[in-house]
Amino acid sequence: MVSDDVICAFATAEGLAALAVLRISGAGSANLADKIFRFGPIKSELREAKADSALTKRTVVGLKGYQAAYGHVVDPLTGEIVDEVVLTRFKAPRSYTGEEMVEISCHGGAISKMKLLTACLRAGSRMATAGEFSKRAFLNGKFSLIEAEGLADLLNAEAEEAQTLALQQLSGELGYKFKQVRDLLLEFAAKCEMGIEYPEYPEYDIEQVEYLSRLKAIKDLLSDLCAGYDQGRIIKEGIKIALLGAPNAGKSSLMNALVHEDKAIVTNIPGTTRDVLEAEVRYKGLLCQYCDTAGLRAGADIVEQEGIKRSFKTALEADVVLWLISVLPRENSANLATDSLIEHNLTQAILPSTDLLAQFEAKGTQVYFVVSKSDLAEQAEIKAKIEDLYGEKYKVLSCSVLQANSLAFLQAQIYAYYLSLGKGKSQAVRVSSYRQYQGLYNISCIIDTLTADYGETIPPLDVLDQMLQACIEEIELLTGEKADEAVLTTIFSKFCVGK
Ligand SMILES: Nc1nc2c(c(=O)[nH]1)N(C=O)[C@@H](CNc1ccc(C(=O)N[C@@H](CCC(=O)O)C(=O)O)cc1)CN2
Ligand SMILES: Nc1nc2c(ncn2[C@@H]2O[C@H](COP(=O)(O)OP(=O)(O)OP(=O)(O)O)[C@@H](O)[C@H]2O)c(=O)[nH]1
Ligand SMILES: [Mg+2]
Repeated sequence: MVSDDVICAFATAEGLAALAVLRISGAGSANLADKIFRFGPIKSELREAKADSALTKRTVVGLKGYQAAYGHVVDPLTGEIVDEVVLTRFKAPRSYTGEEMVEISCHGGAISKMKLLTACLRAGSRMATAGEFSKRAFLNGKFSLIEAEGLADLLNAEAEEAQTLALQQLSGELGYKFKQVRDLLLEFAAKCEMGIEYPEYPEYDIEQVEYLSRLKAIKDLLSDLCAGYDQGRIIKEGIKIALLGAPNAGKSSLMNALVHEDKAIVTNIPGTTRDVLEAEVRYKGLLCQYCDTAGLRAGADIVEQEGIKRSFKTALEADVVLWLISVLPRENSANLATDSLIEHNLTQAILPSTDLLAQFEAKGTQVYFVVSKSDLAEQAEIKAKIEDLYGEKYKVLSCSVLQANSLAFLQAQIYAYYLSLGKGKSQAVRVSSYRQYQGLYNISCIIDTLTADYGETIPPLDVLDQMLQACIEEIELLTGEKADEAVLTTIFSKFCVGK
């Protein structure tokens, strides 16, 4: 709901700073400011005598848009001088929110800030809720929902890449692509409706070639936008990497080593880890979220079985799976010769089933086989065997927690994978939220249903029109042209108070 009351909040952060900026927005902001703002320096007895009439006549309402003034804030209830400030006037619709606005920058101390806010509230304003300024800006058509999401990301960005992506989104590049999709749909729908309206005029018929090329143009744009989703999401949220493998394969040790933290318990007893443990590290700005999981094996007790269930669940939610394989330490199988030790391990090794690998592939999860503990002599041979088994299709890496360069190599592989996600795709524009992705996906599904039902032949025009209208509705929900209150609330609540 747009409420037209006057709202206020500090746009600057908590804590001590040189200055703090209070924002006031809504019709009547300037009148409200006039209740608390006195132009010019504090009048001394002497100067009061020869009252500066030019100063006393000035009002905030009388200021031009973007004009600033020096003065003091006086509490309307107590008459106390609150602070020495600079005030800026914005005239509707030329302001951030599109409403009449006033900004007051005061000294950054906690008491100054508190007193200024109090004065403002006493003059009749109310505190803004989180994101309320931006929500008003959106409702006044200052930016689309796509840009609003970009703005939220901009404020929350912790990595440089994330900030760059958000700024692009804010500048409207992504919004423009969405608009292109909408325009193509609208044009198509208009054409289709002409055909329905004037069936007797052959010039309004849609020909098959045109039908197919219009459909293709829309689908191409959609897939182009969706293709960038993974990288966009990863830049924002980080890349999720699951460590899987048999008990004792070295998963917990590897995670600890990669995140430089003694996070997970490591012992030589198989079945040490039972819960999924997460730890993060930044590599070249990319947030890597490692998930250590319970070792996979049959015949485990109930607790371990539950842990194993979670291992699979985690793997299926990950972007990258590191599947660890290692030869058991010699002390556990001291009676076996090296050759048979490897054979033994290979038959015992817990390897992903074909079905599981297919699921990873369908989800676009990148799987790496990692022969762990490569400092131990036996591992080179098992690496060769794993390469025989999987090397055609999957990368087989090796690592040892005792060898820093092998860990760096592993981390670099993950980073290279992340970079490869954006290759060959329109670099500038990327869908970055699940909401956007899902909306575009819904549109693709609607179009796919149509081609599934009618193949390459033109469907009855009313069916086509219905389908196009459904797509248009989806895209307008995305851009916010059809604002959905629940969606607005979720998006703007990600903002802080004062934004
Ligand atoms: N003091 C101050 N600095 C700030 C902001 C602010 O609100 N206040 N911003 C807050 O995010 C950012 C800048 N964003 C802004 C966006 C639009 C308008 C604005 O007045 N728009 C008018 C006029 C545009 C024009 O001249 O072309 C408009 O849209 O009509 C101002 C700031 C960062 N710096
Ligand atoms: N030599 C050597 N030993 C390692 C290496 N990584 C792990 N280990 C040892 O292997 C044993 C098992 O390591 P963990 O990290 O607990 O193995 P895990 O895969 O987490 O095992 P579970 O939690 O039981 O599934 C420990 O004794 C580690 O010290 C390595 O790179 N080199
Ligand atoms: Mg473990």
